[in-house]
Order: sequence, then C-alpha cells, then structure tokens
Amino acid sequence: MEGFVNVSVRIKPTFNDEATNSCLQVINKQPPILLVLDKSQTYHFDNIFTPDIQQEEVYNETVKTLTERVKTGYNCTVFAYGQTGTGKTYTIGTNADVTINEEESGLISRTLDDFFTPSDGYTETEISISFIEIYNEKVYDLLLPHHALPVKGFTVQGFKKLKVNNTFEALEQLKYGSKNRHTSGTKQNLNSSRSHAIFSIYYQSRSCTSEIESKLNLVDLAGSERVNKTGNQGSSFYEGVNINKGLLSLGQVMTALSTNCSHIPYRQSVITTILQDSLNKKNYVTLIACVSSSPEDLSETLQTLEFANRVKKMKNKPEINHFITQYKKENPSLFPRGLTPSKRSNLNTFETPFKKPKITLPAVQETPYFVNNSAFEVSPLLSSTMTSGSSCAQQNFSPVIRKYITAMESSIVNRLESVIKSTLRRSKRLSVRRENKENVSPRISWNKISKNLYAEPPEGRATSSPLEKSIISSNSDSFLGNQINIMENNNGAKNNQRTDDSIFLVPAPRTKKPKIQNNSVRRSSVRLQLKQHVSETQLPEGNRRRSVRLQNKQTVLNTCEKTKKKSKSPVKKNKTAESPTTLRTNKVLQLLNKGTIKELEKLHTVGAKTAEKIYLFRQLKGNFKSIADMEEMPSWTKAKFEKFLAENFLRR
Ligand SMILES: Nc1ncnc2c1ncn2[C@@H]1O[C@H](COP(=O)(O)OP(=O)(O)OP(=O)(O)O)[C@@H](O)[C@H]1O
Repeated sequence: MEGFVNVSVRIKPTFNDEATNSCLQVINKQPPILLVLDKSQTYHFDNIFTPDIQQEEVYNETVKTLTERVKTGYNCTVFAYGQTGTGKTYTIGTNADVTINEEESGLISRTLDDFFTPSDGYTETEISISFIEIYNEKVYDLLLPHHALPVKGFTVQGFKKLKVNNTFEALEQLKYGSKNRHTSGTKQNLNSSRSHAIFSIYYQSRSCTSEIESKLNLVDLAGSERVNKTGNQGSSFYEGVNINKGLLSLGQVMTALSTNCSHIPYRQSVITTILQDSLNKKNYVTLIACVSSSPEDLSETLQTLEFANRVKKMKNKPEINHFITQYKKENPSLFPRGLTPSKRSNLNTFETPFKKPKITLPAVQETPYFVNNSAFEVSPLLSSTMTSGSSCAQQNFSPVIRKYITAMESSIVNRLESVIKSTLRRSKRLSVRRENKENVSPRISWNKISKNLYAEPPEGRATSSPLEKSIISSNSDSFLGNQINIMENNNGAKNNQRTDDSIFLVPAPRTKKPKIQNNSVRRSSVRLQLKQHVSETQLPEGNRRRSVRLQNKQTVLNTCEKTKKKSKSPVKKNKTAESPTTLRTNKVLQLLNKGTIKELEKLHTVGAKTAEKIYLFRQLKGNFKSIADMEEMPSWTKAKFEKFLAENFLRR
C-alpha cells in the first residue's frame, strides 16, 4: 500500500489578451514529462493537464480514485496550489457559480455526485459536509459566518457539519459558503481568493460486516503572490503576507514529510495545524499544481513546479479508517487480508462519528411477575422476548447489532428463568411444609430487631416497642440469665440455629455520656467562697490582692473540705428520669459482673478485647462506676484504658 503522493500539474489556458508564447512544453505523455523551455528543466509528474483538458478528465484522473478510497475507509486530501489566477478555484469548484455550467463544474460537485451514487449491497450511508476558510490566520465557518472559530490542539472547534441528502443540497451550501468567502480584485485576478478554503465531505457507512468513517478534504489554497506584481497595499498587502506565510509553512511540512524528518512543523501556521490529520503519511494526498504558461509568470511557475516536485518525493503509507466489528474475528475467512484495523485517531477533527441507534422497546404494562408464591405472570415484553427470541427483530438495525441485542436478550431471559425457577421451588417447599403443618419459622430481620430494641421512643409516644417492654418489665437476672443458658445449650449442641430471642447478637447501643459534676464545678465554688471570705475580712484596698495570695492555707483547705462534704452528700436519684436504654444497659451490666469471661465473649455487645478488659476490672475488684464507663470502653485506646485503671483502681 506504500506509494508516492499523487501530483498533477494543470496548465491554465491562455486567453486572447495574454501572451501567446508558452514557456512550458509537454515532451512526453506516458510517463508525462514537462519541460520548462527557458531553463531546459524537466519535471516528472503523475498527470500533466494541458490547457485543452476539461474538468471531467481532471476529475477522473485525480479525485475519482480517491472517492473510491474514501468509501473503503481512507482519509484523503486534495490540494490546489499555485500562483494567483492560475485556476485553483476553478479546478476545485469552490466558486459561487458552480451550478451554472455542468461541463465546467469543479471537482467538488463531481465528487458529491459520486458519493450519492447508490452502492451495491446493504449499506447505510450518511454524507455530511463542512466548509471553512482560513483568512488572516483565523478560521471562519463559511456555512455559519459569524466570528472566528477557536482552534484547540489541531482541531477547529464549533464549525457546522451539515448532513446532506443529495448533491443539490450540498451544492446549495457550497454556493452559499462561496459567497461568504473573502475575495477581492487584484491586478492578476479580478476575483482573487484571499483565503484558504477547505470543503470537507464526511462519509459514514454501516454494513452488515463493517462500519466506515472517512473524509475527503478539497482544499483551495490562496494563490502565492508577489507584492510588486499584485500591487497590493494596506489590508490586501497584509492578506498577502498571511497567505504566503501559510503556503510557506505548507511547503516546510511537505518537505519534512518527504525527507522523513522527526519533527513536522505543523504549528507554524493555521492551515497546517488544522490539516495535521490529513497532511501525514497515513492518508492519501493529491496535489494539483496550477501553473501559468505565460513567460511573464515564469519565476512563479518554476516555484510552483519546485514545490510540486518536493511533494512528489513524499512517500505515504495510507491506513484504513475502516473498523470491522466482532464479526470479523468470528469469520476471518470472509475478510480479505491487508485491511488494517481501524485507527480512530485519524478522525480527530470529526465529531461523534455515529449516532448510537435508539432502541425503542415496546411499552410495558405493569403486570406482577409473581403471584401467591406459587404462580407467576410474565410481562408482555418478557413473554414476547421469551417466545420470539428477540424484541428488536422488527427494528431496522444492521445484522451485527441485531445479533448483539439478541445475545443480550437471551442472557437476560436465562437469568430471569433461573430466578423464577428458584422462587417457584422455594414457594413449593413452603406450601408443602404448611400443608404438613410444620412450624415454619419466619426469617429474622436482625436490623429490624436492633431497631426495635434500641430505638429511643419518639417524643410523645406512650409505650415502647414490644421487645423493649418485655426486657424492661422482666426480671433482669432471670431474663438475661435465661438467654445465657440458651446460648450455652446451643453452643454445647453445636446448634447454630438462631432464635428470635437471641438479642445479644445485636450490637450494643451507644448513648451520650451523662454529665457528671466535675472538678471545675467544685473549683469555681471554692473560688466563690474565697471571694466571699475576702470581702468579709474587709481588708484595705491596696492590700487586697496580696492578702488573697497570702490567704491562710488552712482557710482554703477548710473551704475545700466543706465543698467536698457538700458534694458527697447523698443525691436523691430520680429513678423515673432514667431512660429505657439506661435501664437496659444496667441490666446487661449486672449480668456482665456476674458472668465468666467466656460468657462475656459470647455476648457480641462487647468485643473479645473489651471482654478481657471487663474481666481484668473484675479481677482488680473494681466495679463499673457508671454506664458511661462501660459504653465508652470499646473505643478506648490502650493509654486511655491504663489511665483509667490508674485513676480509678490502682490508687485505692
Ligand atoms: N482551465 C481553465 N479553463 C477555463 N477557465 C479557467 C481555467 N483556469 C482558470 N480559469 C479562469 O481564470 C480565472 C481565474 O481563475 P481562478 O479564480 O480559479 O484562479 P485562482 O488560482 O483561484 O486565483 P486566486 O488564487 O487569486 O484565487 C477565472 O475566471 C477562471 O474561470
């Protein structure tokens, strides 16, 4: 597939008012060789179109093959390069009068005709077009002329990509865009293009075996010009500078590509930046160099021919943009060798290439799947799927997509069937047991039990939950003792079956630590009493501070003693103020104090480590000071635990 870039030269016809002498001569037709008379220099090109050659022949020799390649998944680009007024716009067909004369219609309209010719076999094709120009190094959308478009990376953002259904629609857009193009009259061309125009045709097709996304760029470059010849001044001069800048960087890119340079200077101008995806060796590139045979234009003609000659040296190895679905893997024999896998990176200027097919499934009636544990009804969709095999059989999808949908559906149906079967088996078992009047134990929802057990009754609720009630009202020793007995029995019999009463498996509640009168309160009361004492002694103003510092130590100690006595005085506990949680925990606590370490470990309310701690407490003849102590323990660190031991037990 490796080959040289296709380069053709088109010589513009000389008109009456121009010189009749020609500086160019075709000395051989096959292979075509062009001789520059004055310089005795020869050039070899793929095609040399003399002035008498018509548009149709130019198309057949240059773009027709590319159209076929685009249809098979290659990206292709055609450039028209040359001096101003040599027929680039005429050749490409980006002029506004494209539809006037069919014979003179350019490459664009002929290419569109080819794309809209119906192809053989079952293929869904979609043709879209875009038409942009680069004027003064800024990109403008000719189909949506407003502001300059931003270029991010190598991609133009926000240009209009229009889907067209026939050549006529596309040509209408071309005509509209051509009118929006920046043109002005120069000495050499009355309707000179002042911008580079890119007309892109996007081809997308889907068939039963493959999906293709590719594009053809037809680029009408602005003419290279010499300021002294064009006589441009002011803004036209500035336009000319930018045109030449773009053309120069294009030449440098081509040279870098032809000499296999590691760095390709794409970013030197906007035209090379946005054509980066087309100006590379992975795509087919065709150059049509338009020249004038007039001796006056000899230097420009030579420059154009030199450029074309450099491009001719560029070797490319086009890669197919064609991606074949899973089907190829399954049926490799159906696919010819040489089709390389898709390279989606080549399509970086495309927007989302394919719209995902919308799968509209028939409306589903809300019908229950399972009724009475023994029989079930299937929804209309499911039943149709299970019987017909595919709900999208009537949909207009390609065979490959249909195949995948069918596979997905069958896997869903299989799963549903297994669920239905298992549910039926279970319901059958239950009904048999009910018939035999067996005790069918309901399933225990541990979350529900824990909620019922530990949830604080909401405000205004008169009674607690049944479980709460039973625990609170029952004798703690007998109730909890029973539970331990049950557990011990179960453990002994290695019976893992849980009962509704095994409430100890529910995690312990965590309640807020009740506020305890701490030292700070005591200290503040001492300070108050000292203040009173000082005011009572009525010391002179100046000595008051000193006297406070020099307070008799005995006075302070006496005050502290009094406060201690006050705080130690028995406080009447309001039993009714204790919440059900506190009561419950107290009862658990009592059990913990009596039980052995094994019993403690069995209770999941505390972890094994905590059980050890509790046991250690007991060994130390300590007792839990409050509920808060026990409740906080699981989260304690070792240091905190040791501190607690030191403060509460070791001092005693
Ligand atoms: N092969 C041709 N046959 C008939 N007329 C031609 C041919 N080539 C060019 N012309 C005419 O020459 C004139 C200039 O051509 P055109 O505008 O295509 O040049 P250009 O290279 O695009 O110039 P510029 O770079 O300034 O835009 C046009 O009127 C066009 O019709």
